[in-house]
Amino acid sequence: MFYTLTANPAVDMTVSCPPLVPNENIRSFSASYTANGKGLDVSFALKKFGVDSVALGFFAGFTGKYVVDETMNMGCLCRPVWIDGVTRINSYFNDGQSEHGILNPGPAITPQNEQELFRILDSTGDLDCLIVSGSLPPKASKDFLDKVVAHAQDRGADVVLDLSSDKLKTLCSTHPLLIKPNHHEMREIFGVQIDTDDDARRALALAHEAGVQNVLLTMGSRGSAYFSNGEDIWYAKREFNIKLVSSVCAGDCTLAAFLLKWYKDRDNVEESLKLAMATGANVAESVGLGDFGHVDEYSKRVTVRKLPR
Ligand SMILES: O=P(O)(O)OC[C@@]1(O)O[C@H](CO)[C@@H](O)[C@@H]1O
Repeated sequence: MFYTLTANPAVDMTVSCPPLVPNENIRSFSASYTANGKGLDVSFALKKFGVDSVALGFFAGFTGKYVVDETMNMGCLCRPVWIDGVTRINSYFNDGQSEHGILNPGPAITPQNEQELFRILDSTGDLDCLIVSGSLPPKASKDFLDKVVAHAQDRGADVVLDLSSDKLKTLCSTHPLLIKPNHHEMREIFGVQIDTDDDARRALALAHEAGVQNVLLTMGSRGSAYFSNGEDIWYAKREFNIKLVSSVCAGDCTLAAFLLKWYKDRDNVEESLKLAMATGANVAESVGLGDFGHVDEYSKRVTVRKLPR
């Protein structure tokens, strides 16, 4: 069973509006409020593909209750740790030209909250793979993520990391099964600006040297991605344009779709990348996750090539 951990979930408020004007109020065209957070998005996307997972995380207040209720309404399993405060609301604005995001810090966690999460991890009987995604809440212990990884690995589980923090670099030495940085994160962590295949080769090699088994490197709005298993590197590109509505959950759903195929069949990189790119593209065409209605069609319009060794 896949488990996802979202230490800092959110209600996403996605607003479509005219251009922002300094010192003036503007009226938006529409706003929607969705239960989100990076690991939760992975659970939701897996569910849309018919695969169950268990969503773990820290939740608080009326927004936390909303996120947990929505998670269960979607048919996802959820084992929340309830904490004090209010789960954050993140705001995303699309003014027709640009996307703007304001991400809040979220409610603080305590050492007791962390212990409760570790107890949940230790009591899982069916944990095959833990996907740890997103930022950490305020006051998280410095070694919180090290401990999360250790608890999962003690149970014999694989660990997948999609972390925005620089902690990713130190966690590479725990030999995670897969990491999913985007090109900005890769530059921040390994110091390589990725514009060419050779840049990607250098960055991916550094990740493997640091201890990572596999890397899915997404290139954001360029509509491409690299995957490396330490021996070979594949490059995937979507050969179609999309009408961007909100790119916010696209990366999480790209990861979910990739794992869905690749986790059980590690030789099937090409098809896994096609499904991943198609899913990410389709998600960016709607608010939240959308209905995945074009995923099959888009999969046929993604090209994948293996880079020469
Ligand atoms: O602050 P984090 O945890 O890095 O990111 C949070 C977040 O931006 O990630 C999701 C999209 O990936 C959104 O649903 C959510 O608001």
